[in-house]
Amino acid sequence: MEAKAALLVNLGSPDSPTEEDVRRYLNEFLMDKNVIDLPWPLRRLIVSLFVLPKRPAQSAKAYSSVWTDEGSPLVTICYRLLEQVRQYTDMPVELAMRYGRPDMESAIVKLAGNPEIKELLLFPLYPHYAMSTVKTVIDKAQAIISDNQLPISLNVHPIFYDHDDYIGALVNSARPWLEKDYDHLIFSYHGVPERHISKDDPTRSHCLKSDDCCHKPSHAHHTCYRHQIYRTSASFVEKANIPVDKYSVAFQSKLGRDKWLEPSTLDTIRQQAKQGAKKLLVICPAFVADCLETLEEIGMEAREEFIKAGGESLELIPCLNDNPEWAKLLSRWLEEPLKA
Ligand SMILES: C=CC1=C(C)c2cc3[nH]c(cc4nc(cc5[nH]c(cc1n2)c(C)c5CCC(=O)O)C(CCC(=O)O)=C4C)c(C)c3C=C
Ligand SMILES: [Fe+2]
Ligand SMILES: [Fe+2]
Repeated sequence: MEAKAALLVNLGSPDSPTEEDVRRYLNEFLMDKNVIDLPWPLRRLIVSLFVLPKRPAQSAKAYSSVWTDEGSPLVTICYRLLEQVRQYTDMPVELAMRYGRPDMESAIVKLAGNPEIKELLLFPLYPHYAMSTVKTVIDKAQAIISDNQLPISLNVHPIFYDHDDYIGALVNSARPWLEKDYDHLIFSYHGVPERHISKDDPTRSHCLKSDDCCHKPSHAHHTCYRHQIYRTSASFVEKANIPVDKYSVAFQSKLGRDKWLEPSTLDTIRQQAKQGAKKLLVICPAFVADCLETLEEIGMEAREEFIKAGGESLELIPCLNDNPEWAKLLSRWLEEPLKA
């Protein structure tokens, strides 16, 4: 039998929370054509004129507020997950980040350096498809294999936003928070520009063409981030027995002037406070590991907004991180990948 290796990939963080390192990281990230999907000269202009002058200082401050002695929470947690996964499988498994370090090229070249390895299973650590997450990881892996003329085939693990075992692990890990007294649960997903969803619509005539498109059957849902996040939320509340009026779905982290998916998490939080909610829970299933966007944007910034708007407490439900049920599930999927 031909031997297989696996590579887990997440988004990545700057090397440190200094303005200089954050600038380098933001430049690499935002110059990716799958993230800011404009022709190179326009992308270069926007990143140089509108992002790099001010954002690195703001983001460095935010990163400093969550940075630990071990480094970036996202990278540290992913390493802990990798250690757990390795306990459950004999396959060679490595971790890489799409931007920054540990980098994808070193990891893929290392795995392919073992002459027994004929197949690389790429596992993007995202439950949902987006061009700015899954597609860019696949594009990068293909380019690395081709540029280095590596003698391995590439297999990509499918997304798993609605898989019963994933939803089960998510509900079980959230249970200690769900068992407490709370008024409302917000599912806060990283947003994307609406244009990204329309661009990826294989039918060219379904996504965002009507308000309820995500609830009508369509082949387009394979690449529709909004459909997939609705499915994750619906499956979660069904399993956790949460009534429809006790939860909302919202989108965070908007950047720039384009139209992004709505409603925004901050608007939803303010609205909840206005309607009298005192105790809010927020869960962020677009992320499998806690990171800047959960710990700072929700755990600090959104919490402050909720209290300012009259709320009493906002609790962030941790991501799956290195939860043993999740680590076991992941190692099972590495050995027996789901069918697309
Ligand atoms: C056009 C901009 C962006 C798109 C589209 C986008 C999509 C997207 N991102 C994640 C996951 C993460 N994003 C993180 C940070 C982050 N994201 C953007 C911009 C876009 N993301 C920026 C500029 C940043 C950096 C921080 C900042 O300056 O605000 C992170 C956290 C990284 C960390 O180090 O902790 C994650 C994770 C998803 C899942 C997604 C689309 C679905
Ligand atoms: Fe992002
Ligand atoms: Fe849709």
